[in-house]
Amino acid sequence: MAENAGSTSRLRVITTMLHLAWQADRVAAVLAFVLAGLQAITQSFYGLWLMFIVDGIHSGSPLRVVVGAAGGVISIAATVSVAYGAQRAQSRLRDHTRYMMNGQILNLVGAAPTLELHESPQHLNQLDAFQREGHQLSQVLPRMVELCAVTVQIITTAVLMVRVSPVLLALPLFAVPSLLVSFKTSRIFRDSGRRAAEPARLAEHLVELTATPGGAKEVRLFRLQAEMQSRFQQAHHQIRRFDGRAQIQAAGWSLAGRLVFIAGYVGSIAFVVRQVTIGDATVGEAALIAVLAGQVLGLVSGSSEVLQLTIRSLVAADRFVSLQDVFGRAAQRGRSRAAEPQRLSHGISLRNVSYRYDGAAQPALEKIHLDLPAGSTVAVVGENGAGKSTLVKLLAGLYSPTSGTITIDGEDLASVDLTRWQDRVSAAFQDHARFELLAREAVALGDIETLSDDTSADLKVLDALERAAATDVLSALPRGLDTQLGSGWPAGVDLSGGQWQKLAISRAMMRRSPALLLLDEPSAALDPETEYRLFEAWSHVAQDLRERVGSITVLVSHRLSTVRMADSIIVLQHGTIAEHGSHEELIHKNGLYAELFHLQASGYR
Ligand SMILES: Nc1ncnc2c1ncn2[C@@H]1O[C@H](COP(=O)(O)OP(=O)(O)OP(=O)(O)O)[C@@H](O)[C@H]1O
Repeated sequence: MAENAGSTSRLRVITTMLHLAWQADRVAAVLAFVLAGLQAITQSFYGLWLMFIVDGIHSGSPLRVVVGAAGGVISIAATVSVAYGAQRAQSRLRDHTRYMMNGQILNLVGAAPTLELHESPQHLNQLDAFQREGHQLSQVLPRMVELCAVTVQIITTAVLMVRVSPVLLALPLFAVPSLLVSFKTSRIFRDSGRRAAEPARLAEHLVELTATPGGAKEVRLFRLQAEMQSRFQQAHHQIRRFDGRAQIQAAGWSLAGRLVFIAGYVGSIAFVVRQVTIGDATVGEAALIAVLAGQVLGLVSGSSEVLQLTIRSLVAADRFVSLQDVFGRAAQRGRSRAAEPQRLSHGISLRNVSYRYDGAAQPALEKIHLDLPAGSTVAVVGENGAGKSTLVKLLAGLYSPTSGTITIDGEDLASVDLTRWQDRVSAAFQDHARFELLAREAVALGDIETLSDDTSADLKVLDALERAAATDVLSALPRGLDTQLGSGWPAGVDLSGGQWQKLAISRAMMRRSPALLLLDEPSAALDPETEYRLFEAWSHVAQDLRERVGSITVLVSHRLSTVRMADSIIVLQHGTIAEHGSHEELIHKNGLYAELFHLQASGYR
């Protein structure tokens, strides 16, 4: 079920990011690295030109002075112009790769055929951290470019230092502890980020509850403002505590690393001064070393900083690559297997099917043994939490059974191409999506190909509205099918809960030949009369579908007056089938269904 979104090898993360940069914008990728490298080289040459000038003055050679001055001017001019180009290339590369990464995640998350990853707290945290670390992620490539520039500068500086004395090469060794500390501190920040992911998600959820219309109603009515505020503060306090602790630990380690370098720096300056006094180095070389040693100091603090930031951004990139892996594997699971049957001849069978949610103590469904014959209409009833929606999602291939098998005309659903099976399923859910698009689009999404067909789209949408007994929604829309839905958009209109639900049912009616139609309490917000009209309208089409493709309709409803129209009724209780039969059979049996039916009937008297 839940797979581990663990860490990937750093080398793979780096190569993935470089590949992504190449795909996103080749020109900017090449320019960013080349220009940053050039900038590093031109900067390192400042000391060399100074050496020419000082030695020229000291030895009375105007030519050396002129060469030094000209070189210095050219170096500065080149640094400034190259820096501008490098910055532009980096920001273009950053934007393009960021869009590409978001697009890839959207694609992968949407392509996973089951919902298990979406509901696993571990992966929710990973997805959430991916969103929150947007800034870090956008910095991955600029950091890598910067690191590359720092490396070039270190090499150039080392070459110039060797020119004076190889002993000076020991100076960068004193920087090693500083660099090692970078790895340690990045680990500290990564761990703290992981610990903070859950309270951060809670804090965002609380803000969303208070700010969105759905939650805001209850927050006001039940006077929950103070409670929300206090829980938000607690979550934030926790995040700050994790972060504060990480900052203090990281600062301690960094300070220790820098003290070691400062000792080496003081030592090398003393060494060069001694070389000049004994005549083993020129005054110009002393000036060169003074500049280079200063640069090394900047380079070391800079490079450890850059390394830390690079590692931090690579942690975000690691999450991206792990998510890519996990969702990619999930998407793959649904593909390249047996094709789903085009026409149902026998139907769907469940054998010993159990399903337990990740981390749940009890299974939501246990040992379900059931046959849904082709062409039948099956109603599922039962108290809240009995397992009705879980059964519906198993049939749609949105969950895979924890044990047992589901077969479609004898073919195990586990070996059927899930995405293609889902192409043959249509569904309307109680917790349906509210697509804030044009009304036409909100319905046509039920059969996405309709949207690309300008000539027949409206006819198909109107037909779906008709079959969903939802044409009255259209008459309430000021621009008909061209009305923008959602009051948050210019000229957008909001709909009532029942009207949104009717559009969701219309969406489910867009597919003309579904093998399986799932209606999971789609009419909970509708009045009984509308619900009755909906099923009456559907039963006309069902007859035709039954003959053409052997479609099965599964209806979950608490309204037993509607349910009685089904060919058979399944009564679920605590995740098992308590009763199964036609309305008449179940009434005759005088069990749980009969009791519920009489109870509801007396309520309407
Ligand atoms: N995502 C989930 N994670 C963990 N447990 C879940 C999840 N969804 C449902 N459950 C649990 O599984 C059991 C069955 O839930 P299900 O939604 O299938 O019931 P239902 O019969 O459709 O209920 P209702 O009539 O309230 O819609 C319940 O005990 C519920 O708490």
